[in-house]
Amino acid sequence: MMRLSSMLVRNTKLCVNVNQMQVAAFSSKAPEMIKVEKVGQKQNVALIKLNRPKALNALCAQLMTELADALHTLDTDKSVGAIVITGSERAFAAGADIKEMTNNEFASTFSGSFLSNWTAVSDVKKPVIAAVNGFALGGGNELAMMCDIIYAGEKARFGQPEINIGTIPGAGGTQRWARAAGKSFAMEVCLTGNHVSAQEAKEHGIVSKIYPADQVVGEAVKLGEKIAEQSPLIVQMAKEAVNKAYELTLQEGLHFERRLFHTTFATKDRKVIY
Ligand SMILES: C=C(C)C(=O)SCCNC(=O)CCNC(=O)[C@H](O)C(C)(C)COP(=O)(O)OP(=O)(O)OC[C@H]1O[C@@H](n2cnc3c(N)ncnc32)[C@H](O)[C@@H]1OP(=O)(O)O
Repeated sequence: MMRLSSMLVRNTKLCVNVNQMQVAAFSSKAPEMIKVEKVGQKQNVALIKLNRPKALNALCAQLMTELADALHTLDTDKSVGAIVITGSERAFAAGADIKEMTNNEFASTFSGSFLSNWTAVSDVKKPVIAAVNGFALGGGNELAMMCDIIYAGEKARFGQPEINIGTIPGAGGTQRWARAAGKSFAMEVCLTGNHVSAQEAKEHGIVSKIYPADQVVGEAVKLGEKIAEQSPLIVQMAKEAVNKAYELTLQEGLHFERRLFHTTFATKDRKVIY
């Protein structure tokens, strides 16, 4: 099936109508809805700031295309050891762009595989840390959960409010909540649309640490710096091994881990002596 991203025409700012679905096509060279910079003492952490403040960083096609392009570029940039994604203090992201979805119909959504291009975020091989302040709702919450680690500000609000607009999570919400927080809490989140506080999200394993709002990004960058000090090859293996815990049976996962562990002995990185 043709992916949404492959339908995008690069280096143009035209909006085109494909199978009744509004698809925006934008330049990958000059992002307008995200800001990307290299930060940290060694400039080895990439900081991506979602930057669509008037719409609370709603994840429209342009923003997601720019984000996917940036992640792809950073994933192959050897000077970058970790990536931090953040929003503003008011909103990490308030979800997929509801206005853009207004005229979507079943046929175009289904045949165009709406939202399938969002997997670009979880395809990144380097560690990705979400630094979440404010609203992380719907697709915004799903975007955070696609990242490897979530640091949250004290007033962060997570949730899947899709039920309030007559739909369900479409970018992993039902699956990732259930795997992280268990069936009961996942059901509550997805069936009510209730917001979840940072503290609750931490209790349920979604968030690893909570900081005052103005410290979250700095702490996430420090974490990125610490990871970036490690061997990139071994970090990639460790990330892949942990992610397999979501895909495989315990026996398969243990076998996969053991084999990757054996593989580390074939690397120069393993020969570091302390
Ligand atoms: C993957 C899927 C299917 C999805 O993600 S579906 C979308 C799931 N997300 C949601 O349902 C959240 C929708 N947003 C809200 O509930 C409220 O905006 C919040 C987040 C609670 C914030 O409320 P408030 O602080 O009162 O701010 P509010 O005035 O509503 O929003 C500010 C602006 O952002 C816009 N906005 C907020 N969320 C948006 C979204 N998901 N899509 C498009 N625009 C959005 C909103 O329309 C408003 O724009 P304008 O001033 O032009 O009217």
